[in-house]
Amino acid sequence: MIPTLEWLPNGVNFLDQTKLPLEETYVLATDYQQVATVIRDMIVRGAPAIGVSAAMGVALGVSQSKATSIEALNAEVATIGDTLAATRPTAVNLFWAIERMRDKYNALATAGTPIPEIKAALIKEAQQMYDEDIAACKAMGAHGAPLLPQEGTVLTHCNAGALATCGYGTALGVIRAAVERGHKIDVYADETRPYLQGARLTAWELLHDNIPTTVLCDNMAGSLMRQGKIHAVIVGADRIAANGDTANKIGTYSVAVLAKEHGIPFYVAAPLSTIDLQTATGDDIPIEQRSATEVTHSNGKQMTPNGAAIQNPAFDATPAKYITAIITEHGILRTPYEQSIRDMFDKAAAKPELVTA
Ligand SMILES: CSC[C@@H](O)[C@@H](O)C(=O)COP(=O)(O)O
Repeated sequence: MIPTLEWLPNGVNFLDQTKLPLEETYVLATDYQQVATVIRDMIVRGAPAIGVSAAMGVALGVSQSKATSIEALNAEVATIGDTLAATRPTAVNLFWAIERMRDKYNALATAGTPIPEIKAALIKEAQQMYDEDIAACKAMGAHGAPLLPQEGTVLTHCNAGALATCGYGTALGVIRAAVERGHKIDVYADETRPYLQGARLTAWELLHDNIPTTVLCDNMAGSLMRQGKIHAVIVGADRIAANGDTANKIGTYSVAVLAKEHGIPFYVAAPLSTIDLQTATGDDIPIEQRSATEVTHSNGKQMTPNGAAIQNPAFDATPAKYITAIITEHGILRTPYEQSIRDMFDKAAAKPELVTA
């Protein structure tokens, strides 16, 4: 399996996704500030991977603390969490993971646990989140595979694969699971301007697994749909609002509208940690604005005239009405999403075990 990130005795090791597909190199973050930089600079990216990276950042920061009193450690934990939370605003998994680590810390600190034991427990918690993430991806695959065509072409946007998670992937995990179950699937990967997650990352990891992949420019999907060449669409998510509206990489909304116009099913695959019950609708999801140079420059070369105004929102929100189903690790959500989401959280609380095959 592709090693997206890994806890090591001397830090957290990240596959440098800014260098793929041409170079497979690693960046070792040896303190929590470096983990924050790795997330902000998109050396690691993708909602679930960002979440687990932040959890490991908290574990690393606490484990390196020189604090000798719980009061001093409390203050450090707050700073560590705030630093990691300030990296990227849209993927809710980041905030979910930091909160889970803070909750764990607070429970141990309140119970009077000695500091060395707190440190060990936080490292264990982050490693457990890593394992849970892979298990959730596998379970999404098991639930979602039957939705994909037995034979056909599936379009995906951005990278919601092993590289965006701790392994296996959400949307690409469903594709992997379908292929493992004998489906004959060709993948169309939108290039995903401006950061090219589709062209660089999705194509790289699917070809790594021998899954046939064709890279499309972002403006080709409509024409291919009209010709009947796309049979399903599956994407990941950065944050799903309580009503099912879904923020994902910029361009996802256009693909969803096109899919509906052409009668093609449009699926979202995401773990429950991506669903934000505190956010009512897609309009309430904060959308990250990234640097203009991602748009103006390609491989260091300027592509636009000086003076041209630039927009670079990294995500858009797709209204729930365009989404055929949301695939989670606990099962499939369908409209009306507000209700099915609430029911799924109840079901997960009552029966947390995941399907494994
Ligand atoms: C399983 S990852 C789902 C999403 O995080 C993914 O589709 C996406 O939009 C990633 O954006 P990125 O800006 O590369 O972090």
